[in-house]
Amino acid sequence: MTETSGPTTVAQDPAPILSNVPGSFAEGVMLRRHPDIIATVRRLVPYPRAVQDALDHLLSTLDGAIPELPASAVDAAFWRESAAGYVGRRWVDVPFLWAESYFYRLLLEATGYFGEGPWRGVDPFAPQKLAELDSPDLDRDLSELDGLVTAPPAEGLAAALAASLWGNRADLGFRLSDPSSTGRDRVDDLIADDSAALWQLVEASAGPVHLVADNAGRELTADLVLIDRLLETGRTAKAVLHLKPHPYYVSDATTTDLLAVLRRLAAAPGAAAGIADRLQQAIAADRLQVRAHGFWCTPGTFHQLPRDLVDELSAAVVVIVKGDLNYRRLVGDAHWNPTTPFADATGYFPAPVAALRTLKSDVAVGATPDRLEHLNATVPGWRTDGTHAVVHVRT
Ligand SMILES: O=P(O)(O)OC[C@H]1O[C@](O)(CO)[C@@H](O)[C@@H]1O
Repeated sequence: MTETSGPTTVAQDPAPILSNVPGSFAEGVMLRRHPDIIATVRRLVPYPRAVQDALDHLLSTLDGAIPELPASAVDAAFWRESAAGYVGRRWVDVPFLWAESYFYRLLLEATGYFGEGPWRGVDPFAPQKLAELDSPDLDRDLSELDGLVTAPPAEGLAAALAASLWGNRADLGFRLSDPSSTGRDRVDDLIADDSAALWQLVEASAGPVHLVADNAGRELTADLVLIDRLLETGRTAKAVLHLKPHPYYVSDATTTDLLAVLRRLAAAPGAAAGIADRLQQAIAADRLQVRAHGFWCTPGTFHQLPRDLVDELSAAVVVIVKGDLNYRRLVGDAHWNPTTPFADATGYFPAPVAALRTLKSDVAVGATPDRLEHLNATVPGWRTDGTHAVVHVRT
């Protein structure tokens, strides 16, 4: 974020989004979506009494004060520092981005994900992720792959990019609180489309393309198809896929989820199996490298990228950043004027960056004044209802 020198031209950082505005989207997430998520986890995973009690305890804090992560937690030191000044305050009074991230960390703690017992490493969201992999919607997506791989390269790439973009609206946390969203897939309303700049970047150099993944299931499937197309058409010689090192927001993709998608593709008829085969060979040959850096599961914005990630991302031809949460972390989860140019909000990022996002939370940049006026007048929920999307590129 920016600060310019001079007596009269100090650009203020926009204020962070909190959840304490009555009726706001963020308030709804904190007060309704999070309890729903706890209830769904309890319903779908047969946790023992002690875990159910711990989940109930977490639930009981949500309309009150933020609790501490137990000192015995593996990452207690990190969170003690991160939560300084927040523990004991109302969830809704601290930055929304931080509060959501901490909620998911406490949820994993309650389920024993990092503990020594039998629930260690058990993804509380696995039933929902697996159900999505079994869905007829995904069968339909996969049946469209035959046409995609035989299309002329530029067309196949454009179709894969669109699938990766709109695949982002399929995320499970979103569907949980907005079931009608299931019937609204691919409502193609792009607020900004800089995809030509993305293709120019990848055509100018065979250097690595990085993709910072968001959700498992259908979205990750589409992301992998995009990666396959980039490799197969020679647009890039190497791709790097960044996953989460452990479960995070409801459907965030981990390495386990990657393997599940590869299995699903391999077992499907038609072109899907060929894609799985090529991707597996690419992983074996290091042409597709998988990373799972701990930073991706922290509440910081990308302004706080650690040195090793900065060094690696700096060499990218482009970093494709997927989804709403990553977008919030990229530009800063703040009350931006929506007409702020994307390049201004991301100038600090260490490489050219492309954001593929369907809008599922309030933060917005990169809209033209005309478009903004029209959206505000015609689609009151455009920032949060998942019907609109952006392809933003900063070269
Ligand atoms: O899966 P995505 O696209 O990152 O969306 C996650 C979004 O879901 C929410 O957790 C709730 O809608 C948002 O606050 C968050 O940004």
